[in-house]
Amino acid sequence: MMMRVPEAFAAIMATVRDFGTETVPFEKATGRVLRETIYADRPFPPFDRVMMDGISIYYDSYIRGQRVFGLEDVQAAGMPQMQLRNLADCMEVMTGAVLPDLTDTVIPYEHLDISEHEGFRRFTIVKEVKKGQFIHRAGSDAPEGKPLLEPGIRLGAAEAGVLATVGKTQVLVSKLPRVVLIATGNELVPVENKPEAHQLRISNIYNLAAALQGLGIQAEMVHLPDDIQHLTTHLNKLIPAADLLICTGAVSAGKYDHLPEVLKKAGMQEIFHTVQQRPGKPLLFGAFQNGPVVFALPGNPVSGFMCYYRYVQPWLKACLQDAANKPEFAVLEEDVTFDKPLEYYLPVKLKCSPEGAWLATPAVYHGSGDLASLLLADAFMALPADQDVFRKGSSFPVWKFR
Ligand SMILES: Nc1nc2c(c(=O)[nH]1)N[C@H]1C(S)=C(S)[C@@H](COP(=O)(O)OP(=O)(O)OC[C@H]3O[C@@H](n4cnc5c(N)ncnc54)[C@H](O)[C@@H]3O)O[C@H]1N2
Ligand code: MOO
Ligand SMILES: [Mg+2]
Repeated sequence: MMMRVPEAFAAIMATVRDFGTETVPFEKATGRVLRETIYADRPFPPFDRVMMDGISIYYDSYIRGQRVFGLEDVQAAGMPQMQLRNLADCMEVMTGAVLPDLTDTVIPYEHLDISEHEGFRRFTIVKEVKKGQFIHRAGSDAPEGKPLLEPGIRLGAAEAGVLATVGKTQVLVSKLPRVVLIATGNELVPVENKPEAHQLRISNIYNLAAALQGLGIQAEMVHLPDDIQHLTTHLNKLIPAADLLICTGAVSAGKYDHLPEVLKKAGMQEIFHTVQQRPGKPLLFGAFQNGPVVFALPGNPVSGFMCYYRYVQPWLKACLQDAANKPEFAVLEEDVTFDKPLEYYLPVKLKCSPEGAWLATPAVYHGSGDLASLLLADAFMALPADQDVFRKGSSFPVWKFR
């Protein structure tokens, strides 16, 4: 059944499922989707923290006119809090130290003249001082118990530091699905082979495997010939061991495009076959009862790649409960005409304008067989089916692949 893009997408999203959760060591959690709330276990920072190397004083002494301070002791980072005994003295303090008790103002070395008097160091203030300066107050960034990370966040570098600082050594994340990538085609040879004149190296499943790695997924990769018997035998083995099957090729009108028939015979319920779009029109989508969901992507390399970013990745992100799962928008930089009643996925190069908007220039592109054109593009821009002329300056959704 031929579908329009919005209905095809809705039908895909209706099959979203939860693969569950698992607990992993936080160092291994980068790139995974968080499934619990992470709270501040202590105030951020946990104590009044000295922000500059220098001295700390009791401000009232300064306001009464005192400018020269004798040294009482040194408070370094890692030392329990000390106390100033004589309010007319100062403590030498280091960045990261606890602010000594009975001091309330920090003066960096750069604002001091340092001299020696009878074997004792003395500090003379040479710059105006404000009460409370250079103190990072306890709890000023976050109070104890504040939720810092919410479920649905994909854990990155910034999150790794926060997990470490709150002592969250084990984190609950979305479990990853078992994904099998299947390349079909008698013309395909392994990448390490030298192809004959009529052959080519398998490429589609490698760009898809790399894209899946961006979600933390390591897919199993298989190459099958265009032969009903082989396809049937292998698929029957792969289906029970997968949550998601992504096939490429053999879904169009060719004599050797056996995949739709083989998948249906194996028990897949077809949800749709063909979408009103270019590229990617022959896309087949289905599901096995109590078994994997199947995206059978068209074989032309740009078609499969585009369908991955337009359909497969949003489906996977929704399954993983990734909160960041919406296309962005960009402004078209040139007039584009496309007069077929199909949604057109235009490969575009993106750049950011000085005003901070994404600008999209159509990439040089020779059609959906032009694998190398992807090197010149950053995203697919979706130009709707019910329009023929797309004007420079108009904004459309973009599915980014960089
Ligand atoms: N009579 C019609 N012919 C075609 C139609 C149509 O509607 N009517 N649709 C065209 C469109 S659109 C596409 S896209 C392709 C889709 O074809 P298939 O999904 O059946 O894919 P194949 O026939 O197996 O291969 C197409 C093309 O892609 C190359 N390919 C396939 N897999 C790989 C791979 N893993 N790595 C590299 N290259 C791959 C393959 O060699 C072919 O050149 O059909 C049109 N035809
Ligand atoms: O999906 Mo096909 O790529 O329109 O060429
Ligand atoms: Mg074909």
